[in-house]
Amino acid sequence: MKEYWTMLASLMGALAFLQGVLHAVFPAELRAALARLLGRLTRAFSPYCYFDVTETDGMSNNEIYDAVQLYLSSTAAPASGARLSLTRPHNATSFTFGLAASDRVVDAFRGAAVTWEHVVAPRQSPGFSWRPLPEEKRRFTLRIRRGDREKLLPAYLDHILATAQEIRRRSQDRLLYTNARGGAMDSRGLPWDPVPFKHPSTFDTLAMDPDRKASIMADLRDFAAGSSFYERTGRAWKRGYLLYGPPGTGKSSMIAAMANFLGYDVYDLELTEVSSNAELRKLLMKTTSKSIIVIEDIDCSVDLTNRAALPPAPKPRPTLDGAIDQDAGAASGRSITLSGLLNFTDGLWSCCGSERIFVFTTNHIEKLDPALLRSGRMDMHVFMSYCTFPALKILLKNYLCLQDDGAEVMRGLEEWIEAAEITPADVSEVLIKNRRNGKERAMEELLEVLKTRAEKRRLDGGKAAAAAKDNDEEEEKRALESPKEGKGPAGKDSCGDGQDEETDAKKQL
Ligand SMILES: Nc1ncnc2c1ncn2[C@@H]1O[C@H](COP(=O)(O)OP(=O)(O)OP(=O)(O)O)[C@@H](O)[C@H]1O
Ligand SMILES: [Mg+2]
Repeated sequence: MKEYWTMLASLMGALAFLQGVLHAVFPAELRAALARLLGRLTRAFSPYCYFDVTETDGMSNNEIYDAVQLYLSSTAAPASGARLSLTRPHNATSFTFGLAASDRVVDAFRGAAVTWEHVVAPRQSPGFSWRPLPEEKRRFTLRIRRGDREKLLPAYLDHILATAQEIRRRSQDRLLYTNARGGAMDSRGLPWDPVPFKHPSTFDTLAMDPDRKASIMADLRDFAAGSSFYERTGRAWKRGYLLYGPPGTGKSSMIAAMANFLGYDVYDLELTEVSSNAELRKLLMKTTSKSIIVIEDIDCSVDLTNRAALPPAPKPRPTLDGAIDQDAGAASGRSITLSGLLNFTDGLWSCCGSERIFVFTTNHIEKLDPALLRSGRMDMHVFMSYCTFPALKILLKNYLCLQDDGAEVMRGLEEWIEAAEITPADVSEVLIKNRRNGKERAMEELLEVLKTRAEKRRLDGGKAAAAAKDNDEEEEKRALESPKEGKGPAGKDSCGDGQDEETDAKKQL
């Protein structure tokens, strides 16, 4: 060991001496040329190849440099002892880490290891420039094995650019778009108005059965990571959710939680502001990928007439720019139709972007046309129910920071919660009202509310049952008097596309 250190010390001494001699004997230009030659020789016999990604590309910033910086800050593992710089871009919500000067990180792609080095050198002679140049020249140098070159390039660079774009998107604020301007466009020709979307609802705060919640989260996760799955199976990369249930059960909160979970923007489509199917299509075309397109209260937004019941559509007429206006009927005073809406979610136009989730909400699923519900349009039907005991526990944890305390009252709440048929919104209201009175008081108050509601329901149920019995007897009597006036099977007309049956592919939650 001692010999090793002695040898290393003599070698360093020799190098310092050689450097001194070089410095004394050769002029600076010659030294630089020698260094370049030495560098070229080393590279010629090296098993690696090197790629420089400079910060500026002539006059403009090099987009790849920024992307590499962002990518390395989040994915690659810094070599031990590497120094990271910490930044937060303007308007961003998260911090990013960057490689400091002359440090290295190791990354892997398709089983091959690569090394990145951040090289910062002082700019020698700035020369003339129209814009101020930074005093330092920065670049990333990528080192990969020669044998891996075919495998890595350009796929690795594509991967870096895509990842950087994703990081950028995630670090920006979410946006909520509305089409409240009717069909009018803004100065950039966009029909959507964006506002920052800062809804605090998350899957953690959402009160619902934990198993159903986990299953929705898994479905969303699979969807977001499903690029290759959708490509392989030839399906458009989109998914439909129908959230249904009584008011105040968390349908809108669920949409916000989905957007926060996936980091998607939300397009809140106000159907009553849309005057024709063509306009609906235009709105769809102006949505971006990675977004959730929401139509709330779909049953009462517009009168979605059944396709079979509509008069025959007028012949499509070519417009001046050669496009075909297939909605001449809609333009002539009639607003959007069910078929227009179905095309919006399912037709060819719905695929002119990717990675989009359609969410419809309704308080009355029974009022919807079966065509709207079939698989491929609304893949997941999620019933947002009255507050269950597991959901109640989430609310108590959120509002009262309650864990397992108050066992006695808890048992009471568990006993009465189902019978009370109370919405999470109403439970939240009771808890908010009592939040300054202490946990025990709030829970006792809630128990009282549950008991009162359950009792009222019992009494109302008794009255309703008696009324229904009278009604049935009346009907029976009428049917006996006129036996030919029989009714067909219950339910609405189907739209006649033969696909109204819910298939196994659709999940019912
Ligand atoms: N499942 C839930 N978990 C947590 N909070 C909820 C839940 N449901 C309702 N709330 C609370 O009640 C408020 C109203 O809920 P939300 O607007 O999500 O209900 P909704 O089902 O969309 O009602 P509507 O059918 O009237 O649109 C929310 O702001 C939230 O505070
Ligand atoms: Mg709502």
